[in-house]
Amino acid sequence: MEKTIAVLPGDGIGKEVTESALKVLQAIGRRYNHRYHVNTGLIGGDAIDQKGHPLPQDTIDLCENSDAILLGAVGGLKWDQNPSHLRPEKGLLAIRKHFDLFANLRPVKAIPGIISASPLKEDVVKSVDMMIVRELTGGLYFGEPKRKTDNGAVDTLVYSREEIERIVEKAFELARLRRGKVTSVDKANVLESSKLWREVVEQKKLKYPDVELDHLLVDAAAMKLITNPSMFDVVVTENLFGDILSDEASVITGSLGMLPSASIRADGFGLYEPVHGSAPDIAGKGLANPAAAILSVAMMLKYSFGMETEASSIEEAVFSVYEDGYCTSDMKQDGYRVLSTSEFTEKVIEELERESVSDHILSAYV
Ligand SMILES: NC(=O)c1ccc[n+]([C@@H]2O[C@H](COP(=O)([O-])OP(=O)(O)OC[C@H]3O[C@@H](n4cnc5c(N)ncnc54)[C@H](O)[C@@H]3O)[C@@H](O)[C@H]2O)c1
Ligand SMILES: CC(C)[C@H](C(=O)O)[C@@H](O)C(=O)O
Ligand SMILES: [Mg+2]
Repeated sequence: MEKTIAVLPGDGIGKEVTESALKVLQAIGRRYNHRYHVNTGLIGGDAIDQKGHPLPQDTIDLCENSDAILLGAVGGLKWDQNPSHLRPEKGLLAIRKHFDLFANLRPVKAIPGIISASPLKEDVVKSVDMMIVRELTGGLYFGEPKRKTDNGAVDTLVYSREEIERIVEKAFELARLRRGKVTSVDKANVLESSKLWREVVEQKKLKYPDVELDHLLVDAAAMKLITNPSMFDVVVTENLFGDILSDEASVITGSLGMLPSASIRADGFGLYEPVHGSAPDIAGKGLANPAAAILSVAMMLKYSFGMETEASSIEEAVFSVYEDGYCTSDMKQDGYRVLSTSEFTEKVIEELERESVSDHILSAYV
């Protein structure tokens, strides 16, 4: 199969982890005889510096002409004092909105080979396997009015019924393919938008009698994520709650550097990126954990290209590296050897090549 991918490395460790992700993508291409054509574009701080805009038109064109988008991360101290429209993060919000990428899937799984990296007890985290479904193109991020003056500031939390319906439907559909449970997270004891959210969830539930549903207020959900994370299967929530809860949930794995994500449009077109940011504190030092970016490639193969076997190969290869006793410094544990970003990536590729050799041996016998 041939696919064209728009690659937007962005800023800070975004560049480093994207390089890793692309090496793994090419290794998968070699193993399964696919051709992945990669076209690189600017987004975020670099785009502001070089083109005067966080999401230049030629980057949009590049993405329009691709089968999927792979993104690193944006942001950095250099641009933190810029006016709102010239902030790197604006580029990220704009690309999500432009492509109508309303469904943000953020899987959180305990990593069997390195459970001890979590600061939580092994018994609490060992069977965690949840999918956070975050609404990505509405809510406080985009609502108008939005402005700041010297004496005050306003952000607007607005949702239409339709916007809620489509994300909730996505969550119920995903639950059917998983363990059949949806937890909807809101703040319906205070917010009008959450009252509508809960009403829509209850209405949608009628279409999915086979799916179990519960509701949690976001403050309690934040607590349960740490005390009883294995109670969750699919978690569906609005934009800002999903942003916060997913960083919190990364603690279950041991590091924010472990969480991949997919941001998907109704027709399946998607943007894939790690949940983490540009990490200015470790950028340029070879310390970044590339697992989230590599696993984002796996999500791209699965959700945009239907390449489930290839996606599983990547996931297995990453997990095997931990089982073999290697990790990056964010996951540092007694008994594990700490590798740099590029060394870790090479180990993942070695695993993929090893799996490939055993496939050949196996097929010689079948
Ligand atoms: N999707 C994105 O592009 C995205 C997401 C979050 C934050 N940001 C931006 O990134 C910049 C930094 O934000 P922040 O520091 O709050 O969040 P961050 O996610 O960049 O980093 C938070 C902490 O996690 C660590 N970390 C993150 N990813 C890691 C990885 N792969 N390996 C090892 N450690 C990792 C960092 O070193 C840091 O200590 C800001 O400009 C912010 O707006 C961008
Ligand atoms: C950088 C920022 C705009 C972004 C968000 O809040 O959505 C990030 O935190 C994320 O989780 O992707
Ligand atoms: Mg975030």
